[in-house]
Amino acid sequence: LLPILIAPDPVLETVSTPVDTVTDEVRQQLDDMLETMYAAPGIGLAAIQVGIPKRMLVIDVARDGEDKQPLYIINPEITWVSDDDQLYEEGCLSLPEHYAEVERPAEVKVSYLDRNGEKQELHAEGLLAVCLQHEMDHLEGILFVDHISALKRNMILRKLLKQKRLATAS
Ligand SMILES: O=C(O)C[C@@H](Cc1ccccc1)[C@H](O)SCc1ccccc1
Ligand SMILES: [Zn+2]
Repeated sequence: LLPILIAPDPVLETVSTPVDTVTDEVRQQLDDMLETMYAAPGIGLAAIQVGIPKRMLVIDVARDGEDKQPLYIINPEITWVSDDDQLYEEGCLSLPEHYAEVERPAEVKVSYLDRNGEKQELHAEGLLAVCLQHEMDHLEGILFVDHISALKRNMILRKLLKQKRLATAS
């Protein structure tokens, strides 16, 4: 399992670098990310959240008990967004126990490389669309709290910083 960085952390603000070649090392990193995500538990994880500044992420929105269908997404690019938006109360493994309503396009089309380095196109809606956009924000160093009021964002980051200081002090 890989340690998940907790905000506030300047590393989480990194703009991640594209993956040149999908090597066995990249595939191993994706597998480690997926295992870490399931254990959290979460339904998505971006590489920067475990300190790897590469434009790649894993997602599995299957609920417990359903058969897992992991997505390995490398160098994703949004190619279309719907006109209508949807509101969703988002969380983040890097901001544990904090949630806020975020408005995003209801549907997106994304082109990306899969774990074999093959070009893929995905049309996402519902929770998958929310998660995909949330993870792709991470690749730009953007957290879901960057979409809410500065007041609420600062309150959340101040609380997390206090908890981090307590954790290291104890
Ligand atoms: O930290 C992350 O990026 C993973 C998030 C992804 C996510 C956030 C908001 C909405 C959808 C996905 C974690 O999975 S947060 C835990 C979670 C689990 C189920 C549904 C929503 C959030
Ligand atoms: Zn997140």
